[in-house]
Amino acid sequence: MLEITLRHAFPGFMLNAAIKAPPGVTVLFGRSGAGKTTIVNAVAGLLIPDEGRIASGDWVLLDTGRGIRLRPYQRRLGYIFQEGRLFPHMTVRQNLGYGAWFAPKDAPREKMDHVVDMLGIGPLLDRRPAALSGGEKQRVAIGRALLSAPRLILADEPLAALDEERKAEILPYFERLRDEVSIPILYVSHSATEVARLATTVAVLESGQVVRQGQAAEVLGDPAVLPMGAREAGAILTARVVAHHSDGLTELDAKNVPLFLPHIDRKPGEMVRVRIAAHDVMLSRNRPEGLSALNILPGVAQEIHLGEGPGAIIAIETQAGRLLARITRRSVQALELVPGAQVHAIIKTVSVAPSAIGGGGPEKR
Ligand SMILES: Nc1ncnc2c1ncn2[C@@H]1O[C@H](COP(=O)(O)OP(=O)(O)OP(=O)(O)O)[C@@H](O)[C@H]1O
Repeated sequence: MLEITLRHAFPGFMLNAAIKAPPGVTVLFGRSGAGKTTIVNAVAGLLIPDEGRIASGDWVLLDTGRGIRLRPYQRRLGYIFQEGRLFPHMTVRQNLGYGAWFAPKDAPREKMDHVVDMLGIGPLLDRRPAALSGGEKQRVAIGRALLSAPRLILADEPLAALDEERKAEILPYFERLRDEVSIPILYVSHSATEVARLATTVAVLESGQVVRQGQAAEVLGDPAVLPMGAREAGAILTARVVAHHSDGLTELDAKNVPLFLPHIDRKPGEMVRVRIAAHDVMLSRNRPEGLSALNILPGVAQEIHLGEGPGAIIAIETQAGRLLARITRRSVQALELVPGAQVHAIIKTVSVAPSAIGGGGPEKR
């Protein structure tokens, strides 16, 4: 477990954060100016904080109290930046080899063949970066980071420069990285989809402080946090693919609750994570009859978070997992919703976008 404790003052800004990053992807999530890059820079060794300790067991990168400050090149980190930052004059193969060049000779390392295979970059090995798409460059950058035998991977908004199509192309590779490689990954993001798809752990930052951290499903399902604001709120369900039906629907099993979604490209038996946006969930006190929606989940209302505007976010505990619903305050009153109230959550099948569905993630471990 990587443990990070930092205190650092800039004029008008104070970072005072403690983050625990277990194996998997730990997403640093927060608005612009919350302090994410400052934390990444401190971990990378590009910023020496006023006070701090960054360590994983007996591997200590920084301990200001003991005067330990490893230099950036001593830290054994793999970086994946927004833009791939590949060397333009080198082929893909040479770029990949460059990562391995700096790895200590005795370090346990990923095999080139395995990395090339995992990232699907075999056909690109003899090309130079100018002949790669943005998504391909990013896959090579992931490979180069992995082949440097890092003890930690830092990914600072690695998808931010890509369009939606390219993001969708790269996300599965980050999922594989999370699920197949045992290196902790510290991942900075603004995007709700990325957090929902990738995060094992989420640390939410606000004005230099960690206001909430924990397992992704817990943090994203907490209506008191809503780091993206109420409009972007959504919870994560984990489910197994059961079958693809001839009418274009895929049937999932979420803890013995059937869920129907538009066709998803995963094999029966595979685990998936599904982000259910709060605005796609309606609530009813009685079990609705004669409704076209296929997904009707009985549950119990938990926290009720009233916004400043007309909206409210309700957390509902269902057998399939925790859901969030965004409804009006007026509906909260009309339904007489209070914590403990029995409700039915209605998820409109077609509204779940393919980008909201990702590989199984940490539950598979
Ligand atoms: N070198 C510096 N000198 C003074 N202030 C700084 C410096 N670097 C960052 N800051 C301030 O610290 C705060 C946190 O910045 P930081 O870049 O960590 O935020 P962020 O969460 O990464 O934002 P973004 O998502 O926009 O990249 C901001 O108010 C920023 O202006």
